[in-house]
Formats: sequence, C-alpha cells, structure tokens
Amino acid sequence: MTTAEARPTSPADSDLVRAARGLPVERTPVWFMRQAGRSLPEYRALRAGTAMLEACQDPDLVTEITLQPVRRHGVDAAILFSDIVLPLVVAGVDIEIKPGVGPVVADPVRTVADVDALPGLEPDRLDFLATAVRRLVAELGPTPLIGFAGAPFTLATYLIEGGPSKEHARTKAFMYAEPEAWQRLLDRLAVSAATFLRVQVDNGASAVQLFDSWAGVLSAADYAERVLPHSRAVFDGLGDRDVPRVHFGVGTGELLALIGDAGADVVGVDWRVPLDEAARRVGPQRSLQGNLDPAVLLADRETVDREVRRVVEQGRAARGHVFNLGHGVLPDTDPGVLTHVVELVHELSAR
Ligand SMILES: Cc1c2[nH]c(c1CCC(=O)O)Cc1[nH]c(c(CCC(=O)O)c1C)Cc1[nH]c(c(CCC(=O)O)c1C)Cc1[nH]c(c(C)c1CCC(=O)O)C2
Repeated sequence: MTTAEARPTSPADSDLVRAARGLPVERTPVWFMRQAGRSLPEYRALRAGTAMLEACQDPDLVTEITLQPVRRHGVDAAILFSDIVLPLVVAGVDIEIKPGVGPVVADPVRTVADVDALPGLEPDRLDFLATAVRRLVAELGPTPLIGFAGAPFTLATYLIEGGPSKEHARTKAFMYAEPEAWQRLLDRLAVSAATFLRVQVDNGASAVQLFDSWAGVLSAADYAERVLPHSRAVFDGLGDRDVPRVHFGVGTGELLALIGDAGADVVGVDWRVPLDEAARRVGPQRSLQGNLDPAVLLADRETVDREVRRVVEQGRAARGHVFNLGHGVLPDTDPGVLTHVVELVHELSAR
C-alpha cells in the first residue's frame, strides 16, 4: 500500500483482515453486529412471510440479506445472515426463533440423559451453507465475508433455560451440580460450532467471529475453568486455516484478557469499557473490535458524532481497531445514521 487511493484488491488484503492482524490500514474498517436485520426496510420486505430459521437455510435469501447492508452502508465487511442456534436446528433440535423474544427450545436440556440425547451435527447437512457462502464470496469481490458461530456457553444457556433469560440461573445450577455432564454438553457444542465454522471458511469466509454473548454473567474463575477450554476447542477446530478470529461477549469487562487467551486475534468489547482501557486489559498481542453503545444511534447527530470520535480516538490505543457497536443494531435504528457512521469513521481515520 503506497498511495492513499490504493483500495484492497482481495478480502485477504482488506482493511478488516489487516486491522485484525495488527497491520497498517488505509482507514479503520467498520461493520455492525446485526447490520442485516430489522433496521432495514429492504430486510423486512424480503423476510415477510418466512420464518427466521427457514430464511437462514435458503441460500437465495441468505445471499441477498447478507448483501443488503454492504450495498446500503458501504461497510467494510459482510456478516453471514444466519443465527447461533442454526447448527442445533440443522442437527434436529426443536427450536423456534420467536420475533421480539429470541430462540425458544421445545424440550430444554435439564438432565444428564438430555445431554446424552442431543443429536450431533452432520457436515453433509450444511450444503445450503456452503452454497450461500460460495455465492456471497463471488458477489462480494474484495469485501470480506465474516463467518460466525455461537460459543458453547451461550448456546448452552438457550438449551438449558429453554429460551432467553437474564440470570441464567438454571444454566449455572447445572454447571455446578453436574460438572461432568456440563463438560460433555459444552464439548458437543464446541464440535458442532467448529463444524459450522469450517464449512464457512472452507467455502471462502475471510474471518470468523465466535459469539459468547452471555459469558459476562460468569466470574472469571468459573469462566476460566468451565467455559474457556471449550471456546478454545472451537478455535482449535479451525486447525491451520489462516483467517482472523474474533471473540465477543457482552458485559465481559472482567473477562477481556481471558476472552483473548481463548485463541482470538481480535477481542470484541461492549460499550462498558473504553477501548484504551480494554487495550490495557487485553495486551498488545491482539486487536480490538467495538464499541459504540448501540443506543447512541438513537440520539441526536451531535451526540452520535461525539461518541464516534471518542471510540475512534480510544481505539488508537489498540494494536488494531475494527469499529463496531458494543452489541447488535437496535431494530428502531435509522439506517441513515448507520451509513453516516461508516462515512464518519472512514473520514476520521483516513491516512
Ligand atoms: C444471542 C444471539 C442470537 N443470535 C445471534 C446471537 C449473538 C449475537 C448477539 O449477542 O446478539 C447471532 C446473530 N443473529 C443474526 C446474525 C446475523 C448477522 C448480523 O447481521 O449480525 C447474527 C450474527 C441474525 C438474527 N437473529 C435474529 C434476528 C431477528 C429475527 C427477525 O428479523 O425476525 C436476526 C436478524 C433472532 C435472534 N436470535 C437470537 C436473538 C437474541 C434474536 C433476537 C430476537 C428478537 O429480538 O426478535 C440469538
């Protein structure tokens, strides 16, 4: 890269991949968790009449929905339109995503026998995923596609609670009461998450993100002993596939160093810890992703601009910075504000 006009010619040389590896970039790359979704009228139109988990298994819909925010906002990466529970659904677990609620499990995992009865994920059931990823990579050209999976702990919370929950009390109770079955459950979830990620990378995804959204409810000691080894197993399941690995959870301020140690090139940070402080906690060996509060996008333009500037500034303390929100785009976000944030981040960070 010698001139300011030089744009990436391949996903492997994109600002997203470079920032994730701590290499110099033309501009701070930006994408948004949940960038494909209800904030976009074109998404709502396309999804009308199709259940979420059906849409995720239709390569035409997956391709189109994944591309929508790339076209509209000019973000620096696409993220596959899918869901963390999809590997379970494909394996045969009865789960429904209820609009406005989240994943609901028909028969929650409550006993050791339930753990042992969980079906495994056969890779040959993922042809739809391979097809969608290949099509996307062809359409995206130099823009990288981020593949993802849910981490074992966060998936276990849905399986055990039976749906979304605040305290995750049943999950923790099971973790303490049945340590061996807990290990087996998280082992199995790690195997299927790794299978899901490998199909995405082997068909052309340029980076992966492991979502451990609810890991922040754990103490550092419990996380380190009872959860981290299984998340590490997911990353290890990628073998020597040379794509950057992002690891994200909400409320993980006290866990940031451990989240990195699980095998990440990039640690995702929510809005609670400023990025300069997060950089101190994570250390100089990893890049950071985040961390604008998604609620800021509902405020006035001055507030949005001030907060975006702050995040870009504080992000300079990190080895590399991928601009994102601290969690997913809220459904009532004005998509025009998202486009504005992309432009502003690029303008503030242009070399
Ligand atoms: C916890 C979690 C889930 N799913 C996911 C997580 C981890 C990220 C996070 O912490 O938010 C991951 C996810 N889910 C979705 C994506 C697509 C890619 C993206 O644009 O980020 C990703 C990366 C699509 C989706 N997943 C879901 C939607 C909304 C469904 C719809 O449009 O009808 C989308 C676009 C459904 C879903 N699925 C889940 C929830 C909590 C919900 C929201 C329920 C609701 O509020 O209606 C489980």
